[in-house]
Amino acid sequence: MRQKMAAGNWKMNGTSAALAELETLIQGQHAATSELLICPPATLLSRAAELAAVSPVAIGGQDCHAATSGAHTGDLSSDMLKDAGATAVILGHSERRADHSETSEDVAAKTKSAWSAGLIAIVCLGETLAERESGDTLSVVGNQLAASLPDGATGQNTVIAYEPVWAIGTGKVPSLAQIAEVHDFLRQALTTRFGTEMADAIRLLYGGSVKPGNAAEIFATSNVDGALVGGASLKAADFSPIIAALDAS
Ligand SMILES: O=C[C@H](O)COP(=O)(O)O
Repeated sequence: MRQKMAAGNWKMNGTSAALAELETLIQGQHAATSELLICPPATLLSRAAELAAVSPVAIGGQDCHAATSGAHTGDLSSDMLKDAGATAVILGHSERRADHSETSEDVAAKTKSAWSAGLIAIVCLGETLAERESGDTLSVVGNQLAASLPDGATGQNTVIAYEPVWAIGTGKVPSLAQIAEVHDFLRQALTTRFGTEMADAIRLLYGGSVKPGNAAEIFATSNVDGALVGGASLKAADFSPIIAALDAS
């Protein structure tokens, strides 16, 4: 049985004042049954981890370098994230793939680094609107999955997040049938590669304009084990009802 997961990606949002939202979130989540994760900007990681210690909320990074250390100005290694209190890291987000030209091969190398540091790798996949409209969604996400995920993935070290690029921050959400089609396809692809037992242990999150008003129906969709939430994770008042919907699903 896969534990549900609600992950919040704050992206490049939040200075010290935003930690008050994390405190509010933590105070309301002592009975949560889902696994909860907040990925703040790196500048807040240590303080967020201190606030969230001995709470149901874990803290994660938004990216890491593939190397352990070295001359990579501005980058962070997986060991540094772990040292700052992270237990997970988002990798291969479409914004990183677009803004930093990250390839799936880069993502695979980062994933190995995350695993070696003992972090859960949340590996993101998703098609653009043009790819959706040309009927290429399944081949695109299938290729991304194959190339971004190294051998050695388990339910303990890996979470997959399906995030259609056109649904991120737009208020547009795929139909439930479209979400189910991709999630069922991903589960099957994992089964073919890793076998039924391992594939059944790896959680599949949906991401892209998840809000309190649509969370319950998304969480009732086939093979959706939770969500990777952007904008609605910035305010405890928005994220808390999403968590409640997940707990109830
Ligand atoms: O990582 C989160 C996703 O990009 C979703 O962002 P969003 O909920 O603001 O659409």
